[in-house]
Amino acid sequence: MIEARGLEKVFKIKGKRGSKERDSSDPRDEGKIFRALRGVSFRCDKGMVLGLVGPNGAGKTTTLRILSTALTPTKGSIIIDGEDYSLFPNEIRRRIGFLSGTTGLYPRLTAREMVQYFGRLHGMEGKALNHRMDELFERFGMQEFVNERNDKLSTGMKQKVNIVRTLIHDPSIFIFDEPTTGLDIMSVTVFLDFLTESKHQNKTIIFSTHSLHEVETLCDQIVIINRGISSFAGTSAALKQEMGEKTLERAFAKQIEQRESMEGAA
Ligand SMILES: Nc1ncnc2c1ncn2[C@@H]1O[C@H](COP(=O)(O)OP(=O)(O)OP(=O)(O)O)[C@@H](O)[C@H]1O
Repeated sequence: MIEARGLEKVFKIKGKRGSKERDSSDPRDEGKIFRALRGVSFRCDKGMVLGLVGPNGAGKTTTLRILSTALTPTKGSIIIDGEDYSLFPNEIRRRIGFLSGTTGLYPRLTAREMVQYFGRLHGMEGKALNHRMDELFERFGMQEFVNERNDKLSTGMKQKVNIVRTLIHDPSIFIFDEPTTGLDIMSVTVFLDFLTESKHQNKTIIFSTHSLHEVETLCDQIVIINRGISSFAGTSAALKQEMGEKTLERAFAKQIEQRESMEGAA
């Protein structure tokens, strides 16, 4: 079980030389800080798939980076299996598989060497590591290119290497930032089937996506993040019912609009 309680994240805005300089007309900018998260709470139990959805820049990646321990929240906490994860971060890192949208692959390593490297970082060796790699390479249809250098791979191939790198140590908690980006239709199906199977193996799965199809077919829970706030947590059926809409697309759009007009009025 993983629970986010009242997460807030404030970024310091860098000056001209920084890459993240912002437009000062942005209503969320407060002087030299930017409040990327202003209250994000949700809970994902074992054997559950939770989908994080929301507009661009809403705070999904920031939330996932906090869950994965890559970022420290300014306020709030993460509870894993009843304990605050800041008390045992190394143990938590072993339990988590984090797929970041920005992780690069070492260009001169082959896909196989790259995955092997991460397996070793997790203390895996010899036959057990080779067996696990071969199992995952076969599962994701990667045999034809595992001995190619990473800089020769297509976007989708690189994404598969990243996915496998994340899963090599058989984590119990999956935290995936837009995992299907760049994957072809067949590979998306393979990946979603893999997540369904993992869910039945009692894994805890949280992923961000812009695909409401993925949400509807796979997720037990949706969390909508908008302007740094979790504005809905529940099933897709509950969201449709609450919004009085038949399709998830319309229910999602209506929820976002309603929240934005409430914020505008406040
Ligand atoms: N290191 C940082 N410094 C300053 N601002 C940041 C930093 N990282 C993220 N932000 C800002 O925080 C906000 C939330 O970003 P985040 O990447 O979490 O959004 P997102 O919901 O994942 O968006 P998308 O769907 O486009 O990937 C954005 O306005 C972004 O510019």
